[in-house]
Amino acid sequence: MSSNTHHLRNGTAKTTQPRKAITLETMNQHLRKADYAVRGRLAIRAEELREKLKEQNHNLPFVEVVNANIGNPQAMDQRPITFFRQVLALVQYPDLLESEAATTIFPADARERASVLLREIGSVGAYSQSQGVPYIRQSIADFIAQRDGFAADPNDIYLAGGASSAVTSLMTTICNGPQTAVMIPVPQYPLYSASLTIENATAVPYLLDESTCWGTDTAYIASVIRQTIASGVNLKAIVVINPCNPTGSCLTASEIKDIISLAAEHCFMVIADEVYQTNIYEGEFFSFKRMLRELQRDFPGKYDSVELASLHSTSKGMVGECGQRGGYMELIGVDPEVREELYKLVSISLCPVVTGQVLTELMVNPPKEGDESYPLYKQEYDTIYTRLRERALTLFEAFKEMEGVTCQQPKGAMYLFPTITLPPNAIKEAQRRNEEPDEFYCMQLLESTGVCVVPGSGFGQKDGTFHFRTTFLAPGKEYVDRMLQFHKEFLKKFS
Ligand SMILES: Cc1ncc(COP(=O)(O)O)c(C=O)c1O
Repeated sequence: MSSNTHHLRNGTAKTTQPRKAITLETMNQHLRKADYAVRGRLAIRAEELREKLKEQNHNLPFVEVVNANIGNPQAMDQRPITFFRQVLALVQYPDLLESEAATTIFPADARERASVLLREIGSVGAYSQSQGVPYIRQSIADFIAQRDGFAADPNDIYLAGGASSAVTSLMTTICNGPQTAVMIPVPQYPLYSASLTIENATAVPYLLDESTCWGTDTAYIASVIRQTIASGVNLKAIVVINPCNPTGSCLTASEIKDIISLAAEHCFMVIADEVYQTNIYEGEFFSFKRMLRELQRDFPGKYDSVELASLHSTSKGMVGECGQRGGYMELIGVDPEVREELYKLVSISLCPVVTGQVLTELMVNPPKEGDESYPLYKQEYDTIYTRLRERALTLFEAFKEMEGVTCQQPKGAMYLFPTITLPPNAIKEAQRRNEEPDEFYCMQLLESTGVCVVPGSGFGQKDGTFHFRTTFLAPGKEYVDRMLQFHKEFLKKFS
């Protein structure tokens, strides 16, 4: 940071505070108000502790920091899927395709895929169409049609630099000041509350029901809708995260159809965040698109006007390529003039990262049975899936042993969201420190064990209840044992 130096008449120089055009007071106040707990105070402290561990005499009671605060699989021990990286390597460096080495290093189907993609894209160093490469949009439409059993249109697909970027584009398009209301689940992934705050729109919470494995209660949601409309704001959309971050729950087909019916009745858009659609450990994933098409088929005319945005990403599932920023949004039933405006918005940033688009193509069109790369792909995919499932259960079993902790059976996504009953003395101590009680618990956990989780208050929770969210991506059980030991000591100290 440079400072202003004023030269006085006597030749000496006086340094004053630097003058800044943009200050905390003059900057966008909506951005200042936005919260994003996943990378909040705890995550910052975790980074400080990681730095401290590098010191020889660090005096910390642990030897590693475990980032269980963020669903970032390759920051743990998850390796990328080989076929995906082979194709990415070839599209990044097409000269390799011509080299003799390529035939020994890369299987024929990886070379073939890279050639097809390069033919369709040109260079990954060139801007693509703003909505995404047409060939890749067609691949995504084929995938959706196969998944749902209903046709999909490549013109409805918008590739994006991760689902986050699709969500922010959507919110910018939907929101028209504080009168715009969007219903968001509580608990929720804070991308939604943060982007609504930045847009100066109104987030209307609807509580998920912990007693039914964090399900949606249709009668209750209908009552929130009625109250919202009666309050005079314009209810424009509902966000549904399925499988859910942070709760790990999955919606049933009938829960999804009920939500779509409410959207049809009261005329608001459904934003279906389905980035965890392959992270299903119990039961089945039902897409909103499929449920909508079934309703349209079974009740002709009644659901024709429903507006749906559904999101998918290369960051989650067994792909776990968070850093590559791939994903897409499918828009159904949206007014063509609004779509033109949305198109203008995405074209202002030119196009999503083209290698992220390539990865999205690979995610939706992986090697098939009979292809040279299929056996390795299948083995890698299944290993990641089985490991995630085992880790989820290990953590779940550990939470069952912890006094005052209850946790719903993990069904999907990458997280557990247990309730913690905190002793009154711990709550008093948190209040004395001006911290939320669950934030206090999580900070003590981090300082004692190096395990970084996110307090439930960062996602929203029913008043008077306390939770924390942890991923189950970290390897081993040693960190789980540290959590168990900490919990016992914490209860003893504050009981
Ligand atoms: C529910 C949910 N939606 C969207 C995202 C953002 O994903 P992406 O990396 O695709 O932007 C996340 C990331 O954790 C998430 O949990």
